Amino acid sequence: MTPNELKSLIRTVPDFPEAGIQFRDITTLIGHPLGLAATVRHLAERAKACGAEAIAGMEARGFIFGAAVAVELELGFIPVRKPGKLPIEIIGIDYALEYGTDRLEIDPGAIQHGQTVVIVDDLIATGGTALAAAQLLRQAGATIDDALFVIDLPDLGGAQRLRDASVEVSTLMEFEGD
Ligand SMILES: O=P(O)(O)OC[C@H]1O[C@H](OP(=O)(O)OP(=O)(O)O)[C@H](O)[C@@H]1O
Ligand SMILES: Nc1ncnc2[nH]cnc12
Repeated sequence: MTPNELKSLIRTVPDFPEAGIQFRDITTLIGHPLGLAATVRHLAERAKACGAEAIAGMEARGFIFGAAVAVELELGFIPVRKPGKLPIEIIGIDYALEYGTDRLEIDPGAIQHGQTVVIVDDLIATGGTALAAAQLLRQAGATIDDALFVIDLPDLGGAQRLRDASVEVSTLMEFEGD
């Protein structure tokens, strides 16, 4: 399936989780028999071209795509977690979302110094989540040059924020007007 065909599998839910947000829901994409596999293949091709030595994905939706890309390329997966989940000494960072604030944490021991880690998530909106993940992974010694997303909401400026932080962004589809 092409990225355009995959785009038609995304469900848009107006006013979720709050008024004014057009929620771009991946449930319908990953529920389609070919949707998840085709999406993962597209992302894996790009991750390979980026020279990925490991894949990092953000909890929760980034785990679905990131872990599958890691399997496809036979690479390790680094979970970037929401707070209070990891049982060891962590490093963490607070960040702002399109709606609200949150925190990400990682096990710094999961990264080898200088390792090329490619970030994978379902969607980039303001870029707050991906930027926080990039900062955290870099703090742990990773080389972060690329981040891959299924969906870009270009009007929210996230991809540009990442590029300003020297992270190249690649996405399979865009939804404009959000
Ligand atoms: O570019 P941003 O403005 O940071 O927004 C994008 C992030 O928001 C969503 O995750 P969410 O925090 O809603 O968590 P979830 O994956 O657990 O649903 C999405 O999966 C991205 O990680
Ligand atoms: N508009 C949106 N749709 C789905 N997930 C999101 N995460 C942040 N903004 C979002």
